[in-house]
Amino acid sequence: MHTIIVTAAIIHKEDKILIAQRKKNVDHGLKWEFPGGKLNFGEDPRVGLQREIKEELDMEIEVKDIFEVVSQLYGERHILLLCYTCRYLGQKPAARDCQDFRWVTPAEMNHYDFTAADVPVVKKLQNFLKEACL
Ligand SMILES: Nc1nc2c([nH]c(=O)n2[C@H]2C[C@H](O)[C@@H](COP(=O)(O)OP(=O)(O)OP(=O)(O)O)O2)c(=O)[nH]1
Repeated sequence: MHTIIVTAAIIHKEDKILIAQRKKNVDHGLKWEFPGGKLNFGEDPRVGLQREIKEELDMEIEVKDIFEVVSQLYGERHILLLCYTCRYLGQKPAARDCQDFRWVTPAEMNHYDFTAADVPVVKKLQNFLKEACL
């Protein structure tokens, strides 16, 4: 048993964030998530995240700061999810290795069925927005 390190991108365009739906026949099939994927052995997390976004959405991004780290047990699997804020560079995403994608506000995320690991990330994004509006 070992820990799988996964990177995920919080890519924002104005007040919206890009979320992706997992393909049907993979683990957590059809759940929504922040796009990204598993880190290769020895890979720098920011470089790995750029690689995953290119593979999944055919898009370039600039990876900025760590936003949240989530430790999640899925049965026998332990995932350490590194979520980074990312700068959108203007390219249109394409659903290369995902079922679908959407640009949504943090409030709209309540209407999507996210993976368990993403629930605290969604909450943190929503709280950020609330504080910014005060
Ligand atoms: N990318 C991503 N994965 C997440 C999130 N939340 C979450 O629980 N996961 C889990 C789902 C998977 O078990 C794992 C990521 O694996 P993956 O299958 O998407 O990674 P990958 O694209 O590198 O896959 P592959 O090369 O093995 O096909 O992390 C999230 O927000 N983004």
